[in-house]
Amino acid sequence: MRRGEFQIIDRFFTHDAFGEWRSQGVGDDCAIIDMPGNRIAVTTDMMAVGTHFLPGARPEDIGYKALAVNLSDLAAAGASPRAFFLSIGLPERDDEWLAGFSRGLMALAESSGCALLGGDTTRTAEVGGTHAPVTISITAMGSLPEGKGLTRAGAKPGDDIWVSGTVGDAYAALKHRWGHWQLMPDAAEALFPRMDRPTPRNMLGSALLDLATACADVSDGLLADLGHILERSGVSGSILWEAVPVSSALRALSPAAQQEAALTGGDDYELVFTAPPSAALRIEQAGLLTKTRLTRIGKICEKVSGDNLTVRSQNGGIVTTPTQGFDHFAA
Ligand SMILES: Nc1ncnc2c1ncn2[C@@H]1O[C@H](COP(=O)(O)OP(=O)(O)O)[C@@H](O)[C@H]1O
Ligand SMILES: Cc1ncc(C[n+]2csc(CCOP(=O)(O)OP(=O)(O)O)c2C)c(N)n1
Ligand SMILES: [Mg+2]
Repeated sequence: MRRGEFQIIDRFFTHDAFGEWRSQGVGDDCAIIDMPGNRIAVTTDMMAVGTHFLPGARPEDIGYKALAVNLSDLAAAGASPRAFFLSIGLPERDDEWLAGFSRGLMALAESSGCALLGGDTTRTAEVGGTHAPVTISITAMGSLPEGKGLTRAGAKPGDDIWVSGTVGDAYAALKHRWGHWQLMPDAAEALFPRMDRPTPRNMLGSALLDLATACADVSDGLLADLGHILERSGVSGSILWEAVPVSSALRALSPAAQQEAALTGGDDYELVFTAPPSAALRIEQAGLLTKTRLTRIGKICEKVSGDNLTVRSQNGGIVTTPTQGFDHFAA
């Protein structure tokens, strides 16, 4: 029987083959993959307990969300999830934690047809009496049809701005857990899964391949990620605050808190995208087909100097927020 590091890999990170991309199995220096299809999209995201997950988070949720945020990046490219690599640094061996992590991870892997084809498992050292927290890096790969793929560039003046689902829920849940905001028990219960188990919008992303001109997933916040689209597309844009879809649980908060959460909170893993008005009907159909709420929230215009994104209110005013969104190294 293998011991130590390799026992962890055998027990928690080796699974029967599934999905369309197959390798020779975990155990060699490289995964060698025979891939049908023409293009691949690749993304990587690193996550640490304390930064991306509360220290008391359930290992099942950590495993699920670690993969979900990567699948969300693939969704933003319109790519279908196929394979991923998992690198994990652990301060100590805790089989109960690992079993929960692996269950949550593999539940989403299997339901999305995204196979774990390799990775790396290390112990994080203790330096000066402190251990680095559990740190996870996932690299995910997806397939795209020949010549296709969504990017943040491509938004054109006259395009509509759309967003999927509702935004701000995960942030409100986090603020409640931090004790900064007080949600009613029912509202809190409704919002926790939005923070712990976000739904990557891969079916929607694929359906948008022939419809959207630019797309991003909302990880840092609606304004920040829409801002990336505007910057990479060389355009400006404006959105109407009252059009931004927020859940009924969020509506119980003050208008300022709703704005902070929905516009700048992040952790939503919804898609924000642009498309010409001529595509609107087909986009609505894509929403129905993929059972995803889609809302038109604004318009793209020619690039203006100064702030390139304006949030207007029905009363004619301009909505301002303290930040545009989450920034790991905000001053
Ligand atoms: N350390 C790095 N080395 C190379 N590229 C990076 C690094 N960090 C971020 N990037 C790239 O910078 C861009 C912006 O990163 P990020 O905002 O994290 O994207 P996302 O929200 O899709 O994860 C992405 O294209 C990402 O691949
Ligand atoms: C303990 C804890 N603090 C803060 C957050 C909120 N949060 C952490 S990272 C992040 C933004 C997205 O993470 P990032 O690493 O920037 O992902 P990327 O944009 O690269 O996909 C948010 C909103 C959280 N989920 N948990
Ligand atoms: Mg990133």
